[in-house]
Amino acid sequence: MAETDGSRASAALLEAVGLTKRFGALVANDHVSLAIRPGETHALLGENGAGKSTLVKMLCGLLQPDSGDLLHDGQPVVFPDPASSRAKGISVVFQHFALFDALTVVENVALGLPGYEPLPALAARIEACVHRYGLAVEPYRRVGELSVGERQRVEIVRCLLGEPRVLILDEPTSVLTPDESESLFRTVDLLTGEGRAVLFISHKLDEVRRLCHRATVLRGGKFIAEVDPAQESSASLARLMVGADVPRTPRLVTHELGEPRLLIRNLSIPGDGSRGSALHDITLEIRAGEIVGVAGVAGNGQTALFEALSGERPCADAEAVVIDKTPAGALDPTARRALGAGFVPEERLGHAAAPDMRLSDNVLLTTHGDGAIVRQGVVRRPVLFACFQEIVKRFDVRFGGKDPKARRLSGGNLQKFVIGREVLREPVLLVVDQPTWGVDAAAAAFIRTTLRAKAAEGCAVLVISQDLDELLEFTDRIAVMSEGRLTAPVPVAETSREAIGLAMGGAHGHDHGGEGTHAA
Ligand SMILES: Nc1ncnc2c1ncn2[C@@H]1O[C@H](COP(=O)(O)OP(=O)(O)OP(=O)(O)O)[C@@H](O)[C@H]1O
Repeated sequence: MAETDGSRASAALLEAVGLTKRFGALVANDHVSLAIRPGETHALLGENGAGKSTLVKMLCGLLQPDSGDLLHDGQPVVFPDPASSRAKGISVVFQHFALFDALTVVENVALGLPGYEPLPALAARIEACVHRYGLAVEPYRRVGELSVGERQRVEIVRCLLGEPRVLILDEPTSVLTPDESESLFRTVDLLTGEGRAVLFISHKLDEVRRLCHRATVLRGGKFIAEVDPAQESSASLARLMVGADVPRTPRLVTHELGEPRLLIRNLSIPGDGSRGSALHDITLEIRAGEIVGVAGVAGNGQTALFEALSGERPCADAEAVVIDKTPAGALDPTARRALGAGFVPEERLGHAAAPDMRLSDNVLLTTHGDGAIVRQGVVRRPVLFACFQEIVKRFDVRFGGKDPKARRLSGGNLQKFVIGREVLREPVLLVVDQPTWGVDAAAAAFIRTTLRAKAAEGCAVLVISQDLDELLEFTDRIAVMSEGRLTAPVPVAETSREAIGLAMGGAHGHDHGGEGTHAA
């Protein structure tokens, strides 16, 4: 973990000096400098849209700077493509993994390596790497069967086989359980102990303070400061990022609960034969005014649950999902929306938003059933545009230009847009998968506060999240999903991080307390 060590003042392995990158009129990086030294874990911090991904893309050859220099071991260098940066020992693990589900781990790793290497020899190298860095990866497992944490480890192994000198991790812990995060931190410490450097992008300031030796803070595309995070508080780091104090999610306010808005009764869905567990006998009630969290390691049926609720996977039993007193199990997403339900899927680009459609047209994706926006089959563009502007204003969605394509937005800003689009429809039921994935601290607090306000107005909210701290912070009851089963929800005040963590690991509700469990 982080320690103060004078030797870290050594020459940089990789240095950005005054990098500038423009997208049209928007200056995404404005004379940004960053020095990554051997043996250090270096955090890259900044609120959504601050320019972190743009900088990383220039460091790894995916984007070319308009001006400024890159230095490698003190020497000027140009990375015209990712292969040239990899050749200099710079490797990136992105948030979205590039793995083929149908192939095994070793086959996936082979695809990413230059030249041919017999699979048994490669598997032996993977085993050695896994052993050396404590990574728990089995070379002959099919990737489709792996959890997100395991997939991430496959990506890390793939990078490490190239003996990188700088490993860039883009929000690595946002999809990990607490135990998996701890294990990743141990791996990071081993890597830096060998003199390699890790560039660590995260919105979780507590872990940055524990893990990182140095942090570079960006704001609005500009370099703001390089600090020792151990000497800072989470509040002071957030202040550097935002330029003002960051509000916290208000404490839970108890209020009267109303009618059940969502009833799930003995919902079972057969597996589809590939990734994603089936659902086994899920039962849950959420009443107007409450927020129920579903915790669990990704890949335990959360996607199937989301799809069963949204109508993307309708079931034969109409009574298995009841929305606001109407049996909805057999209805499609549009019909469920017409009952007052809103859905925010995990994957913002490609599922929640169409990447190549303008943001205003993306509003239509979930509002086309709204008579004010589409009347007699005709889109009323002024009303649609006003709705789009309202989302942007209320949810502080920042971007360059007037109405860009969704793919032009930074991850966190697109997330704010997608949440805003659903919340402004005034739903009676909101089902949200990973509400704050990739969202900075201030925006995350805003999203949680908004969801709490919705609940206070009488909406029922179901939040699926791997972020336990988030669920403990703002939900009323928490259930745990494991192998397609859901434990009975327990009031937040009556459970603990440890009990939930245990249930997430597969100890279905044994230590979870509450009114019994539906788990086996
Ligand atoms: N290809 C592009 N075309 C136009 N604008 C872009 C493009 N890529 C990024 N931007 C803009 O550049 C700015 C910086 O985006 P970037 O993705 O670097 O931010 P970030 O700090 O990584 O944010 P987040 O934490 O949300 O991922 C944003 O305003 C974004 O909309």
